[in-house]
Amino acid sequence: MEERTVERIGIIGVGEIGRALVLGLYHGGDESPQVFLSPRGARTAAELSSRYEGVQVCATNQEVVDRSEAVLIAVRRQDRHEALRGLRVDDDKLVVNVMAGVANDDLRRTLGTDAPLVRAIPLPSVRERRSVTVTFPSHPDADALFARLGGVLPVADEAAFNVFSALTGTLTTHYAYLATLTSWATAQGTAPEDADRYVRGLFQGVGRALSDETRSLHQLAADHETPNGNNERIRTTWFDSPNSAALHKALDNLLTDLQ
Ligand SMILES: NC(=O)C1=CN([C@@H]2O[C@H](COP(=O)(O)OP(=O)(O)OC[C@H]3O[C@@H](n4cnc5c(N)ncnc54)[C@H](OP(=O)(O)O)[C@@H]3O)[C@@H](O)[C@H]2O)C=CC1
Repeated sequence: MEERTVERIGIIGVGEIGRALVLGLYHGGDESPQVFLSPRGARTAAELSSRYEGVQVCATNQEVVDRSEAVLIAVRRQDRHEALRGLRVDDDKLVVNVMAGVANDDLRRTLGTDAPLVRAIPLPSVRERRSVTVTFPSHPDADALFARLGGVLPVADEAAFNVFSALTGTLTTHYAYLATLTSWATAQGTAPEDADRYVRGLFQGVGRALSDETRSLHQLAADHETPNGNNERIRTTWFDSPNSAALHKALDNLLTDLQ
């Protein structure tokens, strides 16, 4: 199948991720594509349409489908039936399903269409075109769209897709871990703003180190660790085998539910 640049994109569900997708599409002053938004999430939709000339808010979800070549479904999983049931989606449209935990079979039953359906996991950093988006199945137009938003990682089957989906479930734990570090420092008498500033700086450095892809993650850990030093001590006394096994177990359980 030949890749084409999708010029008319619809988004049903204009919340956190819907907004991030629109910002990403216009990042860097791009003037295209045209974007058609569903009416719900009215405040965000109005903000986006006043900010970008190419963004229009539609009167109904059906109008979003009718005016678009590709439709991104970004409502919460529990809202999908209310948002989508009864929509007419012609077979020449491309549907991109960004809902976590909703398989393509499930979505196809709800939409009753033979149009190509692609699952995708865009992250909020698509807004700066910095998210590598996992897709399944690979479709040239969807892959080109996400390549433009920071990168695309098409995977071979839905089982592999679910593994990546489980990984994204660890993000807020990471923030909570950083918040726990600052709470601990505050409990020791450090001013909260000093603890907050310091922890942010510490882990912004980690973020920068991660962009060096010539070093493996194990190598990065080793490079930051002095033998018998403080880092080794916390890693081996806190992130020890039982703790690591508990993380594996939590991911296993999440993966089972995603399947
Ligand atoms: N947030 C993220 O980082 C990511 C989220 N996702 C997935 O994207 C989906 C949306 O998540 P998120 O953006 O965080 O959720 P939000 O709650 O921020 O946004 C969901 C939006 O859907 C709207 N909505 C609800 N019902 C309808 C309807 N019938 N028709 C049209 N729009 C409707 C809501 O409108 P209203 O405000 O009026 O209720 C709201 O604006 C989820 O399925 C999630 O799994 C995927 C990847 C990343």
